[in-house]
Amino acid sequence: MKHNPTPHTTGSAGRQVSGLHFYTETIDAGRLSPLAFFEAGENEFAGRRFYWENRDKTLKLVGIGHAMTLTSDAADGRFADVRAQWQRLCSVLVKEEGDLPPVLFGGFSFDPENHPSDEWKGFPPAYFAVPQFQLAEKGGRTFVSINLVTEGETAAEDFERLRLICESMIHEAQVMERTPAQKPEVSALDELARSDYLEAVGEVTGRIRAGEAEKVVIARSVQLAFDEAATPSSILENLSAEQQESYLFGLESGSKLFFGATPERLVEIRDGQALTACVAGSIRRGKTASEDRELGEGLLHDPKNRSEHQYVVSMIGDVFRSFCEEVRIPAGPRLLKVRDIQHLFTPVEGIPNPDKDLLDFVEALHPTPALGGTPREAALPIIRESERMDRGFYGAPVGWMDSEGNGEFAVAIRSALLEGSGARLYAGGGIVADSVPEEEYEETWVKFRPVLRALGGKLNG
Ligand SMILES: C=C(O[C@H]1C=CC=C(C(=O)O)[C@@H]1O)C(=O)O
Ligand SMILES: [Mg+2]
Repeated sequence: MKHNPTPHTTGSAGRQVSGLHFYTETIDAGRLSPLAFFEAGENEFAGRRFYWENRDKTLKLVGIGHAMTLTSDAADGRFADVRAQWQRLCSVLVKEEGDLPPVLFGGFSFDPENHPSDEWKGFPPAYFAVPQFQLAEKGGRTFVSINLVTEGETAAEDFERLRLICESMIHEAQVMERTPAQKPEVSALDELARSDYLEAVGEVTGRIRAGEAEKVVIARSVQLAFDEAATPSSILENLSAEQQESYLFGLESGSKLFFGATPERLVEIRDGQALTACVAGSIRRGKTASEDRELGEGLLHDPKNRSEHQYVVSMIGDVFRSFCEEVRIPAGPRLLKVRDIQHLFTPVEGIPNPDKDLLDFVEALHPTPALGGTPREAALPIIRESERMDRGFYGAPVGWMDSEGNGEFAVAIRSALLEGSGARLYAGGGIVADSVPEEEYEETWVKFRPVLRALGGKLNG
């Protein structure tokens, strides 16, 4: 709905209300490729873009530019910080009939107390933004909104300027000749601290057998070098084509793109429903349909993987039983098969208590035992001592929420941090008493596959 916002100079009581204003305006952009729109933002807005596909591909979101950036460096209060900043913005939102609710997109780091490197510079403990231009593709239709946050009194002129930029990006997205997404030429793959990882898994298994914890997720990273710089829109295009059953996310900051294809929902709040998923316990896909079926059946009946999975169901079930009414949890897991891997999977649903919002669920759930361990307070220190890497945003919540309380966060696994002509890939696995280091190592290779393939890497087997 096109409107010429005139800044509110008098509040309902007729008193002067100056300060922060938040306007949104939705344009019907007809049919538009979200990835083409993302690419159209390359020149002006590289480093300030976001890309999202939900798991069943009923929603794609693109954020171009930052109307406002919301960050927090607080180790403990980061979730409350983001909520307070977002609520303050939404309290001054001007949205008219026909305008879509503006979104806030971004993510959290896995562990603000474990930041041993500057690998993740530009990704603070909480990193969110209101997109200046927001594309949403849902129900087969594409909408583009312009969001404007301003303290000034020039909203009308600002909007005029933004409309022209938006119009040219829509035009470019519709008419540009898009070359088929090229994959980078990989010149090297470096397994960082491979022996340290194997040693750590052995050590942690011993500490679990000694009763220090019941489960601890240990991860590792590998570094890819390319002949030349890779372009974010091409990588996301590859991933979108190759990973049809996973969430897709891409979050830029400065010269970095954090991206991935994850099967793991953390939590969605949609029309008064809270939905999450327990995803833990893994095995590779078979080379034939019958081998695939055998491997899946074996996973469903494997004691080690079932125990790995049950820790996640217990914890998430506890959170949902205390945050929701009418909690629904199936009696046992089923298989979740995505392109490169199959998991034990238990969906959990409930009706949120009125005093619980999306960030309450994110804060309570993160990290689930699928990425941290059980008990959490024992597992996190063991991860800090044992992992030779900086998880940054790997394994943490990434997603979006809108001004009406709806939104969705996924767990940022099957992911990588791309910068120029290099990328760092992250993968881990749940370690329990009867874990075997070599088997966990092989499992991480299966988990590297989605991003390794999208980055042009060689896949073993
Ligand atoms: C820690 C990862 O996967 C988690 C999610 C699904 C299955 C898992 C597993 O079987 O170990 C992990 O808990 C990762 O992909 O890096
Ligand atoms: Mg596992």
